[in-house]
Amino acid sequence: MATAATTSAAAIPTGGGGRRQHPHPRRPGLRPRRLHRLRLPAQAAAAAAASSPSTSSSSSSSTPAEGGGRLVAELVGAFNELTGRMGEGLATSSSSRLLFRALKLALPALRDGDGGRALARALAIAASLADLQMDAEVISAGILREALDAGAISMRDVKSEIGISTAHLLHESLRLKHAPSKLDVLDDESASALRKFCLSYYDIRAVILELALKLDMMRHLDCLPRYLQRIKSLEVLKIYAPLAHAVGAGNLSLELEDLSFRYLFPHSYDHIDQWLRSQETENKLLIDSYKEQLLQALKDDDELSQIVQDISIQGRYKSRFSTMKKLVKDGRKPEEVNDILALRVILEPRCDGSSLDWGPRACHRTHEIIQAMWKEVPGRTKDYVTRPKENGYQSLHVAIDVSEPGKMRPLIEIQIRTKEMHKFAVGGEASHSLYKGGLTDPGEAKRLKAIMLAAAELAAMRLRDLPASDQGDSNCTNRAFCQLDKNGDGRISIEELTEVMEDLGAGGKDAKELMHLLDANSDGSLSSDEFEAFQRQIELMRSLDDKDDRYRKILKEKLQTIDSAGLIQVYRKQLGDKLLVS
Ligand SMILES: Nc1nc2c(ncn2[C@@H]2O[C@H](COP(=O)(O)OP(=O)(O)OP(=O)(O)O)[C@@H](O)[C@H]2O)c(=O)[nH]1
Ligand SMILES: Nc1ncnc2c1ncn2[C@@H]1O[C@H](COP(=O)(O)OP(=O)(O)OP(=O)(O)O)[C@@H](O)[C@H]1O
Ligand SMILES: [Ca+2]
Ligand SMILES: [Ca+2]
Repeated sequence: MATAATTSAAAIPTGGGGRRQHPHPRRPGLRPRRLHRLRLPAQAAAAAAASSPSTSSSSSSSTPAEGGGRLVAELVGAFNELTGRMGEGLATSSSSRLLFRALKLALPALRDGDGGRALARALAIAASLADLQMDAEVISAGILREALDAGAISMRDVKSEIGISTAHLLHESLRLKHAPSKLDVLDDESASALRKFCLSYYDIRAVILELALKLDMMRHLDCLPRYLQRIKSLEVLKIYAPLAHAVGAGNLSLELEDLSFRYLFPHSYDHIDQWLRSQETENKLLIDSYKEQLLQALKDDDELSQIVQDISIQGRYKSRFSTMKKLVKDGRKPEEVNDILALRVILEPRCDGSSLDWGPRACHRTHEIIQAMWKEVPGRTKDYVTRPKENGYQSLHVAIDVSEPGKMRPLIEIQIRTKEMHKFAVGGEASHSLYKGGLTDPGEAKRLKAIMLAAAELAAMRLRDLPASDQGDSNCTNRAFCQLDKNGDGRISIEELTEVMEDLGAGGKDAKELMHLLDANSDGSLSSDEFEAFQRQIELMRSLDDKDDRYRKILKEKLQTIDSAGLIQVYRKQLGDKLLVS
């Protein structure tokens, strides 16, 4: 029995975490207005966005205001990003409080770790978990795990400051960390046994936390020695990527597979990578364009509109690892991998119950519309709607040829199915995790799903907003503001600001300076408008950073392409020759 299902109501965190509450009346009186005030929040936010180790928090070159502003801006920026990524239902006010506390504990503990990279990594892990729609307990454990590993915080801190549920998840994930070392040889059989063991004996949410940690590790594998890169990659490929598949984290699994493929078989990876990359931009545009055209045509069709109430289309470009597996499976040539470009139409029949075969009719009508629009490839159509596969899988598959005279293109695979059929293909006995994720027993997949749902429900119960909540922020429109406005009077007082800055390791003087910078009307406290102006600056600085990151990646790729085309070598050689001559 997985521990997730046994997590009891006794584990419900009591909230507050022993935080101090200051009684603080609003400060009367106006202070003299200063020049430059409106420019200064940008300085604080800019300092906050600067994540390089050299500009790290308490660097002696930064003014107290920059240092203090940086701390709060870092906290608010990270908090906004995480709550923004969480699903609407998940970002309750109890969740917000939990995340805010976790960030306040992690930020000072991690800021200087690993040359300044530790904090960025903890936040990236938390972001992956938020993207996977994990709840605030799992995300807070993701934020704190790095600090715990580094010894910057203790389990006791987590229990008292954050809550018992987050501590339990961290405890489980630490146990899981050592699971692969139980195996002497990582062959298929023992890897499969270990995966089953993980899914049966550990909290399933801790397994997902571990997967996010593995993804982060794989994204930074370059800094490890070669032999460790290989060991880690093998572990990920055999254990964690299939585990990710089994728990339904498909995209995470694809990225884990591709990264381990790259380190385990660098030459094969390069080969496939170059081939897929050379057509990637063009092909992705092609998928988008065909997706749009098809959606429009389906929506415009009167016959289809009468039987379906909703149509959606997903597009996908095949991953490196999945392509490689297809090539080696039966020795086919790259041009014979027929699902590099793929679309999936999901139809929701109208539910007036008058005709049970509306689902199949909708699929077949969609097929006819596709046949009228594009060239169907003979012999590649499979109608698993009329004749389901033995495992119950239903879907209608066609391939279309979109080549033009003088321009060869890969085929596009189109899968057509109803919402019901899709649910079965994703989570039922024909599930993708059974099809690809290394689980072989349908009962096991069902049990796994039930455990995950039970764990999610328990967490949702712990994190739900109580109607009679005395915290006063359940109707909060600006979540970050409400975390700082502890007494809920609609203003952030100097005492409230001081408290959060002290938690972050800055002093009262920094809080005064920051208040001075942000308090535009000089009434001694921050209104939500004043705070929002600060948040806008933070967002602006963060987006500049993101852009810089994107440009750097593009430039690096371009330079690499030039390099592999030999241009740089030619240039170097010519330069070298010239230098020799002179
Ligand atoms: N979830 C799920 N998906 C399936 C199953 N069978 C097929 N699919 C999906 O359908 C796609 C195409 O399957 P088929 O039409 O049977 O074609 P195939 O012979 O496997 O095609 P190629 O490998 O491209 O030659 C697969 O790549 C999967 O995406 C199944 O049992 N479960
Ligand atoms: N035609 C399609 N349209 C949209 N998504 C698809 C399509 N086919 C597969 N996918 C999805 O793409 C993801 C990656 O699948 P992947 O390409 O690795 O395998 P596959 O195509 O399902 O199987 P195989 O490699 O055996 O053909 C999965 O989530 C899968 O459901
Ligand atoms: Ca207040
Ligand atoms: Ca003010």
